[in-house]
Amino acid sequence: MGFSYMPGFGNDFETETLPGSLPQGRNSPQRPAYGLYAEQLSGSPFTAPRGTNERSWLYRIRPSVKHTGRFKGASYPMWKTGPNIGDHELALGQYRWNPTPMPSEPTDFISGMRTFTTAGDAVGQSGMAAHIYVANRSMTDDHFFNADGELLVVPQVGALRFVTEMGVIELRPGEIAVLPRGLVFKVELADKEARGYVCENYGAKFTMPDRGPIGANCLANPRDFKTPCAWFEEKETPCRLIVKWCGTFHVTELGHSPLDVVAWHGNYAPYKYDLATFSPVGAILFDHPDPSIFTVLTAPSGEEGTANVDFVIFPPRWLVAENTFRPPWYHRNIMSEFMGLIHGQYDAKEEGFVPGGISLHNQMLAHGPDAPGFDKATLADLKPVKLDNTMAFMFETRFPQMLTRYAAELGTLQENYIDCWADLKKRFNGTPEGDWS
Ligand SMILES: O=C(O)Cc1cc(O)ccc1O
Ligand SMILES: [Fe+2]
Repeated sequence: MGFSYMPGFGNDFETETLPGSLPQGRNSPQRPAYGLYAEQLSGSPFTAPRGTNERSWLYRIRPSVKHTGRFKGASYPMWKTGPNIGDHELALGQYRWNPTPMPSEPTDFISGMRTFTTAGDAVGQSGMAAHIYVANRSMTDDHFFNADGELLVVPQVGALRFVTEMGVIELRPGEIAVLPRGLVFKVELADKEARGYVCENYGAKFTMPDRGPIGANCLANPRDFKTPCAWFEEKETPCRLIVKWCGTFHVTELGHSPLDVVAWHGNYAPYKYDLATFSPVGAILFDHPDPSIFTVLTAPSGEEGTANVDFVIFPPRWLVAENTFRPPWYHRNIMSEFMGLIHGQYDAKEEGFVPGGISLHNQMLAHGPDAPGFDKATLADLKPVKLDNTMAFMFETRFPQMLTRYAAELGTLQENYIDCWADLKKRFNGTPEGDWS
């Protein structure tokens, strides 16, 4: 079954599954149609300025407060939250991991969440965590919401179905989804197993970056963001709701499905985006621009130009720059860079950085192309070249990223990663020509 979506970023959407189920001209009628309960879901303080004020009105079979059980503690020990004191190793070093193995035991999207880094402080509502999820089971009667932040999901293996209280998002590798803080959902697998990356953003919501002199088009275009139309189920059997709250997990029981929103309107909603619709803009004569030109979404920190976290992609594109070292330059960055590869090869590291893998170049730690990449780029015939069949991405945050003990001790950690720079030769020989042999 195909699900429907509404185009646009941050629009004031409205959607109903039954004719007349969405009140018109008011939010809270005395007796909503179909005997529904009206409920507001606030994503910003009531008084936030108009540009960042986000809320939706949900018309549902039962209000969310009706759960039969009290909250009890639940345990998801692999999902960590910043500041992850006492668990992390010093995150000093350039790190790279091979793909996280698929689990053999039954694992759903929530129990399959493995935290690699945390940055900042969830309670202070700044910073982020970077996770890998691995899963081989759909959630059926379990549902989840995260009070600690929104979740940006980047599938790498396997299609997923996010059945949320505001509608259904089908997601495959090459697309991303954003699930707002507090949204109730469950995840079904469309394939046997699934793996991907998650950025848990503790701070202000992701938004589209300003384009500045680029103008009104290109990069991500608002119409390519898709928000699901309302969808509900009337399931009167026991269900559970799992909650992540200040880094702790809780569970309560319900006698019915919480996915019972018959109609909704508002601008606080989940969405998906197909990375293939990103129109890259780059250097068309010389030099390698900063990767900020490939920002799909940015979560501001309150300090202008300094993101809590940027979501940046490295999509297929033409390289045309003349007399230019075309791959990324060597650099040291105040922001910290968590990178993943969805498919293909990344031009700065053709070997070793594999789909499903991770690299971590933390605040101020030097990195750049490996020795073979440097040699290839310095000797290349600089005709126009299409970088094709590739999709890497970066979660780039203003905060240092602390490794979890899990990530530090994982067997997939490449012990020899820094050796990829060992063969960078001294080219300086006192002559203006240098030694490029
Ligand atoms: O380190 C990386 O590979 C990511 C990156 C890419 C780029 O083109 C410029 C800077 C940068 O950090
Ligand atoms: Fe970098």
